[in-house]
Amino acid sequence: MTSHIAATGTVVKNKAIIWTISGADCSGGAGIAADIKTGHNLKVEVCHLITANTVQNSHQLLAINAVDVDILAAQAKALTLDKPPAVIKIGLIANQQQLTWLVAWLGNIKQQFSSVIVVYDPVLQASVGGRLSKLISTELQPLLPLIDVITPNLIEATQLSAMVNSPTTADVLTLANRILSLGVKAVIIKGGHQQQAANQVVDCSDTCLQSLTSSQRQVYTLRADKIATNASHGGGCSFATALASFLAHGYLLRDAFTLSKAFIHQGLALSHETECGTNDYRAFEQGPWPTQPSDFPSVFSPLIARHKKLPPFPCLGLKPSEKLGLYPVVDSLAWLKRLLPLNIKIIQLRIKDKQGQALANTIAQAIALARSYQCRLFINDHWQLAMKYGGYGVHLGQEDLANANLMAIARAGLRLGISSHGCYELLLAKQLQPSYLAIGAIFATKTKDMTGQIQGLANLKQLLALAESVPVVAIGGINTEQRLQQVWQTGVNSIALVSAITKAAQPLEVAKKWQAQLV
Ligand SMILES: Cc1ncc(COP(=O)(O)OP(=O)(O)O)c(N)n1
Ligand SMILES: Cc1nc(C(=O)O)sc1CCOP(=O)(O)O
Ligand SMILES: [Mg+2]
Repeated sequence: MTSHIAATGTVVKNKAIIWTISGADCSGGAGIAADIKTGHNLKVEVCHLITANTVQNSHQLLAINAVDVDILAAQAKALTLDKPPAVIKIGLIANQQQLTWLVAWLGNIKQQFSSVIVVYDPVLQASVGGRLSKLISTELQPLLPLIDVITPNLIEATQLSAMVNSPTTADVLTLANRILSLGVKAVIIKGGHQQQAANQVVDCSDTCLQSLTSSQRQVYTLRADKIATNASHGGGCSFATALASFLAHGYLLRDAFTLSKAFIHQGLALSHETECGTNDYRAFEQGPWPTQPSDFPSVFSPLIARHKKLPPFPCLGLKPSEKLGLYPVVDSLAWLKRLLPLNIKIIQLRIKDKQGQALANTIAQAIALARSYQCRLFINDHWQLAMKYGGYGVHLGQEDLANANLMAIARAGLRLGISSHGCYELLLAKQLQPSYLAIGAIFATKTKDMTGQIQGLANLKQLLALAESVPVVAIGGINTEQRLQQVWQTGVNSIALVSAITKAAQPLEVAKKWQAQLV
């Protein structure tokens, strides 16, 4: 969402704009119809350039009818300055002329609007049967370096990867790596086409491989139970358009991927509920912005796989509906000595500038001091020292998790708080059953570089719903009373503050006053 100042002086929010360049399906299930419905439900404005006027029903594809490339060029020209896209979603490319135009035009548009993101759903085959495009996968090669995210299903991924290597069976990650070597920045391989026998639960995993630098690639794998339904026509188009919509709203790829999978799960579950007993292939059911935890996938990662037997971390010992309130995050014993007498319920020692014996001594003293005040002290990062000195809890970030012995922390009876920045990280952290989940950064902050990870209040509310019964701590840029109130009203359990206290002219007065407001 972008904004501009209107003549009246008020800030006007503009809806994010996506373009879809795809075919029309007269049966209303797939293509442009799916794209418009999805974009509308996910609160973006959709401009559509139709590549083909297909004739199809729920049983077969009868004709393609490619649109003249001059019409596409004229539409693109008319819209470029009038409604510039945040994201362009490409679906059906009907023939070689369209492909040639698209390659040249995308090259120009990417120069003109450097932030534009291109999502490509490589529909070559119609789900009702028959070829939708005259193109064969090798002809797509010049297009691929212009694509930010490509969203093939397993069959399409195998066809695309055959450009790099012989089409032998390969695991999903090998396919994804081959596709990235064709020049796209990220690939999401959808696993939903696996066959399902009656009454059998089939795991539907989608894998995203993103190229971060020339030598670094990041994998995200999301799992859900496959839902058996006939109402899936246009599900692939809807997934790619959902991804385009969430990217247009500014979500990171991992979060846009997670939200899109939830959107598809929700739609399939909706149609399942309204299944009318016929075997007809029907349009994918479009739901609203996904918010229900049951629609969200589970995260699969090596970390999660290593921790299948991890017990839940101990809870925080709160009475029903009791809240922790103010959560100061400080970097010295001196700060603990000043703040602990205020009767706060939780505090964190976050030391970044000490090591060796000095660090160990400080942590040992901090643990003893907090215990004498019966305050819940979380030690940031240094989990071995927290365990050694019998601490109450440990706070770890997502990067810290990889190097921590979570089983040892749990067995030692320490509580665990985990940072999260967006729904992917929140779902991952939640699967580890921590004592609390931190969500940040709510606002921009000077205390730590959180570029690209600012959540805002609306996203905080969504994430809070996903946390379900796990207590949530909000952190980041909460440095005015107005922000404190806005965050508190979302229903979080606690608010963590660094600079609002440590950089205040009168820190104890601020801590007392703000603590009194968080009840
Ligand atoms: C309550 C709370 N939330 C988040 C953080 C950040 O932890 P992490 O991501 O590990 O970053 P560092 O604090 O180690 O820089 C936190 N400390 N506390
Ligand atoms: C340490 C830290 N972690 C964050 C996260 O989002 O994980 S934001 C943050 C800085 C919080 O400092 P302040 O209250 O001064 O903005
Ligand atoms: Mg850390």
